[in-house]
Amino acid sequence: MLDVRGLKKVYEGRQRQVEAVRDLTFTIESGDLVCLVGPSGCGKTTLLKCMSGLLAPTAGEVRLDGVPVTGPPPGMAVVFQEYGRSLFPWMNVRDNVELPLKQKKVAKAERRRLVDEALAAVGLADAHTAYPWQLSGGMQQRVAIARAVAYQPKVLLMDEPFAAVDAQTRADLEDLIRDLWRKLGVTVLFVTHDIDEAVYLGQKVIILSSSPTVVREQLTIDLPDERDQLHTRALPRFTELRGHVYEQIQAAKRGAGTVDEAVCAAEGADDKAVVGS
Ligand SMILES: Nc1ncnc2c1ncn2[C@@H]1O[C@H](COP(=O)(O)OP(=O)(O)OP(=O)(O)O)[C@@H](O)[C@H]1O
Repeated sequence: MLDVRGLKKVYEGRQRQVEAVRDLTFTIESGDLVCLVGPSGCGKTTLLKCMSGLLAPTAGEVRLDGVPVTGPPPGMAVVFQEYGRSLFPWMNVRDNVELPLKQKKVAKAERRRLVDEALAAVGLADAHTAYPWQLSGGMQQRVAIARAVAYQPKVLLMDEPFAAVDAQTRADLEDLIRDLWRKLGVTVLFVTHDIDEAVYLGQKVIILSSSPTVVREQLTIDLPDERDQLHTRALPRFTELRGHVYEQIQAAKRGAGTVDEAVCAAEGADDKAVVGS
């Protein structure tokens, strides 16, 4: 459904060039919940901006249902890390959530239903008339999630959406995302620097190398579909998976190659493509 092919992004400054993303290729199937992790500064945000059509890649392309993404595509919603800047402070919660639906020209009665449902789903049924600045950080992020959900996207991209909320709220929001994903059947790409969060949330984890970035490994998370904070995180398999991701990220930081790369190098093969299991 979402295809990233040979994506490269070089930021051109007056003084210097930064090659943020070198060569990224991967596919996200319809209905997948995929987490993306990588060392700090490896280009996760850059990748997401390219995928959502907010930034033009230097080379390569992103396709959504076979159609090249050249601007923000209809059917895609993005939740950013900085909830403080993603809500309009002069609009109350209801109006913030409703705005994209007006732009989508959804009829008034249907808008009302979608906003009510989305706010109830994120536990904010009582906060319709509050303004963002009257809410806690976790509540503001819930509003941003409600706005994305009410839009009924086919694809939801999330860029470290819980980085600025406390641990307890974060755990609640993680469960909320899995709940919404299961109920709505939406395709989710979730960027995080938190390894535990990636393993807990994802059906698949894509591990990126250090900048300039390539895909280091695509790991299937073979944990049961029913997950909860207490039991899933206590499973021996959870510990194994998180240990594996941790090792991969440490190796990425050191700039070490994968086992596959070592085999390629030994065989004299092209050392550019790096894909794991
Ligand atoms: N607008 C810009 N102009 C120039 N360089 C940029 C710009 N935005 C990002 N970069 C550089 O591109 C690289 C990747 O940045 P990006 O923010 O995409 O990484 P990230 O993985 O999201 O980082 P973090 O994990 O710290 O949030 C970094 O070296 C960064 O300095």
